[in-house]
Amino acid sequence: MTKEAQFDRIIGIVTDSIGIGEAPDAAKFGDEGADTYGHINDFKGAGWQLPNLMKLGLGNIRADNPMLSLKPVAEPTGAFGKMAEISAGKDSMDGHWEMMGLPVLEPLGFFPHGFPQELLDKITAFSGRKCIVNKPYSGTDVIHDYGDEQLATGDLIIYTSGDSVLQIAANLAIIPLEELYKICEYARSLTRTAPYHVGRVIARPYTYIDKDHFTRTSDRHDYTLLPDGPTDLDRLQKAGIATYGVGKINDIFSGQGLDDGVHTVSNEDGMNQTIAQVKSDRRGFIFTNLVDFDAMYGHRRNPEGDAEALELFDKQLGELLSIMRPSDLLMITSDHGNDPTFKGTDHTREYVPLLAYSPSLQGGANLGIRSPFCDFGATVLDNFGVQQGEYGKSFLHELK
Ligand SMILES: O=P(O)(O)O[C@H]1O[C@H](CO)[C@@H](O)[C@H]1O
Ligand SMILES: [Mn+2]
Ligand SMILES: [Mn+2]
Repeated sequence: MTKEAQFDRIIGIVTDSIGIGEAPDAAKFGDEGADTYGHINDFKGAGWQLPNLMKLGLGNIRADNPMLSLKPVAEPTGAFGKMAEISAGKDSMDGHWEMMGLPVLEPLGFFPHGFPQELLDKITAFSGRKCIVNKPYSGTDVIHDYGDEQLATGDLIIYTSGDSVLQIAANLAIIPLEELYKICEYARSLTRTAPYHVGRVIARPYTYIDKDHFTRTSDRHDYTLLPDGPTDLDRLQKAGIATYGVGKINDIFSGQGLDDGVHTVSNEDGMNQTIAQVKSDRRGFIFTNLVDFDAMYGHRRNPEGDAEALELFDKQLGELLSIMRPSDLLMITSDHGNDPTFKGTDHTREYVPLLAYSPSLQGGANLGIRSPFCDFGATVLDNFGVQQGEYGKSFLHELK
């Protein structure tokens, strides 16, 4: 370390998929008009409030194009702004890696018509199981439509989406979790490089009664690529700053650059785990991903569910704010949009919100529009006096 850290601890929270309006390049993705926060607010109507987020300055981010009732406040206690992504894709890996200084500039492999038969044949030879479906699908619809067939045949349900993902859904009574993980690891080993270069292989276990009664379990596992260069997590780790991942963070970075962490079963659990860390003596960087917004509501196009999840997050945020010390900095952002009122079931290319708060700051700094997302990680590095990589500009000195 080259200087004394301004904050002992930085807590970074990613509200997975909660965007704040179409990004400048939304048209390239067919996502003009997407607005996760704004449209959830429209759906809930004029009385809807998220008191703790609003106090920090959530509404102030959109002072130029105010949301229905998530309005700017006169004296926000946090710094506020929004960020635009430069990565070629709009998936979680793109968003998180870019936040940590490594934009994914080469588009990853994308299979809108399904994966080549050759790949499926290898998976079948390895697993002894036939592969069915093999096209873009909603992960709950695919179980509804093919769960009975899997129950009868033991075939593997393979599907993809608008992202660079190969997902394998498995009824746990037919394909035990260990077997599913092994098959996914094998699929991962086949798809790291061209011609596949798939961003993520995702194990999707579920329990099944019938096509209208099934539950996807929290044993979901994401197998990403190894970051192809150092991320800010590696830079922190190398400098001796502790790094801790909560929720999906460890999966997203394949564990690289993370000292330690914890898997979670829900957003609520993720916030409780974060709060427990903040109550402890831990120092360094705590990095939390809250995935329910995305997996349970955004892709399901369920604005009511998303709204309730935001209300719960806001409530738990209140608890977190109340226990933070003057030497803590909290930064809240998202990795991409997933407007639950938009067409289709995919992520949406949006700005992501940026809020920063510490009890030792006066608040009210307008951080404006930041791009790329790398400014987030650059700020963490700057705080701990760690030299940054090629991308990103710290906003540490803009906090007041
Ligand atoms: O529809 P489900 O299975 O939730 O899958 C979604 O989750 C993936 C990862 O976010 C996305 O690419 C999309 O396919
Ligand atoms: Mn995501
Ligand atoms: Mn998603």
